[in-house]
Amino acid sequence: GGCCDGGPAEHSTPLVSFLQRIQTAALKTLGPKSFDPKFYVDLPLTRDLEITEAAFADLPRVHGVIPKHHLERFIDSYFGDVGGDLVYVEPKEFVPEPEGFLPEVKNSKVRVWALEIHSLWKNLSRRVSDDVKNRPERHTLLPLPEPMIIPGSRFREVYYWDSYWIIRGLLVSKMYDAAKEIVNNLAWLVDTYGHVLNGARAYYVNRSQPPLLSSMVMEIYSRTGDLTFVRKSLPSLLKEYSFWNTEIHKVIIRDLQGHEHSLSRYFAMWNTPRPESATIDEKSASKLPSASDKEHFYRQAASTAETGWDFSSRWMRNSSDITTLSTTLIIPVDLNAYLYKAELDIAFFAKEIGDDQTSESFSKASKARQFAMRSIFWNAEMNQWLDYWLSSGDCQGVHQFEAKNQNHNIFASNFIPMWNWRHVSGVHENSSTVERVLKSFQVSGLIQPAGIATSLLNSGQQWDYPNGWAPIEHMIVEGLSNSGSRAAGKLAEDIAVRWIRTNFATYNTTGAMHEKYGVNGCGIVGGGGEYKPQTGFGWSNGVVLALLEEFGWPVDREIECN
Ligand SMILES: OC[C@H]1O[C@H](O[C@H]2O[C@H](CO)[C@@H](O)[C@H](O)[C@H]2O)[C@H](O)[C@@H](O)[C@@H]1O
Repeated sequence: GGCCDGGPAEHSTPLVSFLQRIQTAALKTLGPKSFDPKFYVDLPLTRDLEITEAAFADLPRVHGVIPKHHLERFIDSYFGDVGGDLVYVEPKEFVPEPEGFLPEVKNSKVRVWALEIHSLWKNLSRRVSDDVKNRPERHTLLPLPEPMIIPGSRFREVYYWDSYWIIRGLLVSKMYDAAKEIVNNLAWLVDTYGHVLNGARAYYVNRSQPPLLSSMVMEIYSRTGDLTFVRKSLPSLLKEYSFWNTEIHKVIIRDLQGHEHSLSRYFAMWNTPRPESATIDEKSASKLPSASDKEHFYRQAASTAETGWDFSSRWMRNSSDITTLSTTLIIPVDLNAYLYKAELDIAFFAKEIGDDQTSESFSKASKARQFAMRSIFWNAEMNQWLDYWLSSGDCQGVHQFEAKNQNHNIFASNFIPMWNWRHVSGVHENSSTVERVLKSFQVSGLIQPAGIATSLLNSGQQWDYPNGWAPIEHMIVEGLSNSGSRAAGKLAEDIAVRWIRTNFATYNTTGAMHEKYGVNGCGIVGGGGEYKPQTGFGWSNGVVLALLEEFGWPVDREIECN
């Protein structure tokens, strides 16, 4: 409980609610073994909702359970194929070997593999079908205007933060239009809903994901110099910025010197089960005594999905009890590092297009956020930035900082502010801070044989030890490598090499790129969490290409695990 239970909640759509009822019924019929609840909320209708609902109501039930063949026949006759509302589209700029592709990758095995990863953009390229545009009420898929690249497998639609690393890879592949199209789709979501959704589905309207839209625009601009694209994207960036810095997302904390700081948190506009995982959330909530406890848990589950780190001991009071998720009480280091970068990016873009007033106000905001992060997150004994937990019961008004409310557990997110060194290196951080953070990172325990672990605790959740995730590897490696410290640069390359090797090894044994890896050894894929590990995979492909571009691969460097 606590006063954070309140807050806005979006309404579900009639289609999502109905598909959720089918999901519940299907679990009863099929049982939990290899059951994926998301499948049901992705089903596209082939007839009107009322007709389909009537047919569903008419299905026979034995002790409340629909017999398997009746359920299967119903799904076959009233729905299209899952994923059928996204149609394959040939990416128009794709060529098997782009001119000037990864010139520093000299080792032939690695080069062949990199070209295979490059060719995976073809598998992951989609546009929404005409039926989605003509009859949006029959689809949970949203009618995005332009082609897109999806993560893969059960993630059939565009995801917000995945798109940043997909774009990084597309830029290596010289597919500039494909990268811009993704941003245009996300900007369309901002214009339509006021924020970038977690993913392009009606059931993701209630939340966003780590805000990296300005970073996408920045990468594209720095490669293409396309100022028209920047000018067109800026209004969406400004609108998104206000989503993250007002109302429920904004928290004021007074530090020990009496300065008041404004920081941001994740907070989903939802207090019922996540539709794509409703059967799972309902089961978790079943042991909770009251309706308000359940509502509280549902809001925390959706808010955690908004963090991108779903799920992790990072958000839990008790790492073995998912109902202790407390995400809306946590002021996260990484979210604020992304927003700090967004402020710098927007200040830069505004200046480029001659809007000095906006530029100045955002550069002021970035300084304020930097001061806030130093005051609230920085821990001078640990030499890391720590998440700050609001003490429960005082969710309104100004919070008084207390040192004991920093979370002292070690997570990879404690080092995400290093990513910004790339953009402000030498300006805001002095070299002694760099050296101290570097030391603390080196002894953190996070650096493992095959990359950076998400945390030190094996909770069974997917955003914990021993899993390593491409986005985290990439941001930390980029931060280290641009810190100006030689030692940090060497460490960055060392981590990149281990990560690339494990991606290569598992690609050879499984024939696929994976959404996450087990970094406790070379050649291990990731596990844990609430769904079957997925392949494809957008951000992993993007990060391998980006790291190969940055570090190259000499002829005589082994690619095999050693
Ligand atoms: O269906 C469960 C959850 O799946 C998504 O989260 C995971 O996959 C995303 C796509 O690769 C990724 O962005 C996220 O970091 C992963 O944890 C989805 O984003 C969640 O909202 C959803 O509940």
